Amino acid sequence: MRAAEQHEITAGRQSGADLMERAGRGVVDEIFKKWPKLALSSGTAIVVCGPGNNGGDGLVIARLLHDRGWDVTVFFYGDSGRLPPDARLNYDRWLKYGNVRPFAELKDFLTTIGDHNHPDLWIDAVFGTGLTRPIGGELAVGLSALSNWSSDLVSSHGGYVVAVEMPSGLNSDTGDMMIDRSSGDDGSGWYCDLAVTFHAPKRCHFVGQGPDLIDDLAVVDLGIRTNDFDAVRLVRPRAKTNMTTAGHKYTRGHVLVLGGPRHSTGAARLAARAALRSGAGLVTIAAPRDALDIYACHETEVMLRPMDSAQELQDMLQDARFDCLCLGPALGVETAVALMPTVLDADRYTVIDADAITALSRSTDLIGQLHAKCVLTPHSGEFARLCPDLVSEPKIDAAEAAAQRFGCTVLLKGRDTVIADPHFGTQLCASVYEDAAPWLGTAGAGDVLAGMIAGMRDPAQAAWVHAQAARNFGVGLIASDLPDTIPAVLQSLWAETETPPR
Ligand SMILES: NC(=O)C1=CN([C@@H]2O[C@H](COP(=O)(O)OP(=O)(O)OC[C@H]3O[C@@H](n4cnc5c(N)ncnc54)[C@H](O)[C@@H]3O)[C@@H](O)[C@H]2O)[C@@H](O)CC1
Ligand SMILES: [K+]
Repeated sequence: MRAAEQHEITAGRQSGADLMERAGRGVVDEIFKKWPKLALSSGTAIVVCGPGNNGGDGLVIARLLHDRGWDVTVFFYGDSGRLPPDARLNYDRWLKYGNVRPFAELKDFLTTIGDHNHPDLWIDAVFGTGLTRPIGGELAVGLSALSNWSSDLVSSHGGYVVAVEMPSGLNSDTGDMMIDRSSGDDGSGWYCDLAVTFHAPKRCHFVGQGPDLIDDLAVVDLGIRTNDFDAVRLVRPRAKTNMTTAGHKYTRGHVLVLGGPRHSTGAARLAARAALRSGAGLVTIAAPRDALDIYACHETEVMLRPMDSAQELQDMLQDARFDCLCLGPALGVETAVALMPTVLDADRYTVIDADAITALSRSTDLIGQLHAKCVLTPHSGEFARLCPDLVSEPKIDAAEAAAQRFGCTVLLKGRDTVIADPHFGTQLCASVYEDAAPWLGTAGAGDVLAGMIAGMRDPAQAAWVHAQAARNFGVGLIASDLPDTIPAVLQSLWAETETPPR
């Protein structure tokens, strides 16, 4: 972001002061957009400003609210003599309107606010993207007091907490709160009703503690004409199809799902149905002979093949029309260990999920066989077994490092699913804010996703459609609802972009 701002300033299109003015104005506009009743009369606001440009934004907000007749109290943490130039400019401008109270007075000030003069808004403009070290000392104590008090404000009086960029203390890259625990704060972070960020969302808005601390997110366009500096690339849904009017079922791909034993057939069946619903022309489940009757009872469109050994699988794969393999869901780890050398040797598009990931984590030989057409789809527990040295890394970095290490796509699941492709970069599919779908955390949802990736051959799009299908269904969803919810999502994408299959 700083680079984006510098780019804009260097190109002479906007000064730093212009950008700060737009940022502050954008926050005020977003506040009144979200809570129109606040625009109807003049309220009271506390603006807490820090020692950098985030504080400068706060001072712009204070002035603009004051211009609208609001009663504004500004607290300031830091040394005004060391403010960066644009923040200093706005500090001096604010002094023509009101005074600035030292941050050290904040805690006592909070105790003096009675039930009848509580503020309608408090603005957190202490730290933004420039936080470089954990917050400690009087700052942590003061911010904790403010946080406790503002939660009371929200619950008892209906006021609102607005964070400029992000709640202060949140590391903009990792989404972790940077609080020095020796200050006595538990590090759980400071909540806001609305975070207003600039130009583009930052990673912290989607990963780590960010979505737990931010109730709603707004992005203000600062008129910066570049996307090169976006901190995070969100998956953009698009109407993608492997269907052409000249094609037939084989041109749409034949997915071979490796199915589990008699007592655990459901996971492979979910994956198989999802692959068909997401665009595969044909889907076959290869499974132990003694389990085929169970598969047969449940499946109509999915074909079945007996497969009790790696040799049988190898024979089957002589047929080049099996252009995609999907394995792992309830396969059994030992079976996965036995089959994976053949699977990887086949050099097909291969979705490796669940037990197959656990099998990988037990064998460096198998890891050495991974190739560029593999897609690994671990959840956090499987990832920890696969890459124990990366678990302490921020999620996006960890997925990227694993993708580089294995030379293939790694889709690290969660509310914030990261899709790291060593060649095409990293995308994030975050089910947060208005895109939240917490009911997607249900048994078998991952099996469906594995099948969708096999059907679509595009892990990022599959992740988005998977989440959207869950959103469309709503609460009460179970995994077997998902495959049949996929068509409506795909159809709406085609309708939106007006690109039917050709
Ligand atoms: N870069 C841009 O394009 C724009 C940035 N703007 C604002 O500028 C912000 C970034 O400004 P800055 O880079 O000045 O960063 P911040 O304002 O986030 O904070 C930097 C200051 O905090 C101090 N600091 C860092 N960690 C600390 C700690 N643990 N305890 C005490 N002090 C600490 C630093 O020494 C520095 O003085 C953005 O978040 C945004 O609010 C906006 O004005 C709009 C344009
Ligand atoms: K902030």
